[in-house]
Amino acid sequence: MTDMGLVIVGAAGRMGRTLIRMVTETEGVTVAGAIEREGSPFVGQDAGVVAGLPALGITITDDPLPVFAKAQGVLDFTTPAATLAFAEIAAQARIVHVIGTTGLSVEDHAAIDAAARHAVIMQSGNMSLGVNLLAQLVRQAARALDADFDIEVLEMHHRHKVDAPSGTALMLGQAAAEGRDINLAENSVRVRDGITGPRERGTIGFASLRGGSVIGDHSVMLAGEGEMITLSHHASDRALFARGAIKAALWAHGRKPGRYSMADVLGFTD
Ligand SMILES: NC(=O)C1=CN([C@@H]2O[C@H](COP(=O)(O)OP(=O)(O)OC[C@H]3O[C@@H](n4cnc5c(N)ncnc54)[C@H](OP(=O)(O)O)[C@@H]3O)[C@@H](O)[C@H]2O)C=CC1
Ligand SMILES: O=C(O)C1=N[C@H](C(=O)O)C[C@H](O)C1
Repeated sequence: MTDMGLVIVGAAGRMGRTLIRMVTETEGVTVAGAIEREGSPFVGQDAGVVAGLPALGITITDDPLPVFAKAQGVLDFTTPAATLAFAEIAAQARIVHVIGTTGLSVEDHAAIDAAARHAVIMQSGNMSLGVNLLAQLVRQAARALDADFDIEVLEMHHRHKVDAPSGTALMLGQAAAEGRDINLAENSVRVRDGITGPRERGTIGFASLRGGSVIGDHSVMLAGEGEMITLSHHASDRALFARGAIKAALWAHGRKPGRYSMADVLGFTD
């Protein structure tokens, strides 16, 4: 069987470079193209060299159309605006779109839902097996414990991260809200500052730390009277996100149009 050709968009970014390295190491997939934004100094450079590998013979370009037309999938860890543009082009080309970009607004999610009527889209705020398992555990714990247990989600990331709370933190908050059978948007406290008053019962709180080179640490605390349960995940290598994205692309190849999650890819049903 021929390899699935994958285009890496945001090829010179932290995740883009990791994806190029991981795709070249993985059986069944090949780098079919590499895209950067118009005006990027990396346009015209070899994707392998930018990723710290020997030359791959794939030149980074800023024109996705002809590259998508010859590929079977796109791995996208860029920005919300870029992801929405790529969703349209991937749908036109009828190729799988794996979206790892975070910081997506409610409107961005609606646009992705619309694209998924015609395209196969896999979107997740975190592609790692560990975090997706953690989300299952958080859902179960939140279901088992009533609102006497306060739920707080804490995340820490490197100093370059531009969105908060992280996509993973929101995913874990969503899992907790589902366990509690409440609407996350109506019950979350995303920022605390000044005289905030006592904690409102039943809410889900978020706290974001930024610093250094931390790849991604997440904890969900369920704090009751005199006891606390903490469920945590620590990422020590971006390759785990890349492995998840490649697995998702292979899983999605040939499926009917729709929006899928990493839980679908991993076979987690609850
Ligand atoms: N779901 C998951 O498992 C994970 C998600 N992420 C998310 O992935 C995203 C990227 O993270 P990271 O790699 O650290 O960020 P980087 O800033 O290192 O990489 C993003 C890359 O995308 C490029 N880019 C921006 N706009 C365009 C465009 N229109 N066309 C092509 N390329 C473009 C940027 O170029 P330039 O710098 O020149 O603007 C940059 O090279 C973030 O949203 C992050 O939260 C990260 C890790 C795991
Ligand atoms: O920006 C990052 O680096 C990461 N972003 C994702 C998020 O927002 O949760 C996933 C991972 O934690 C790394």
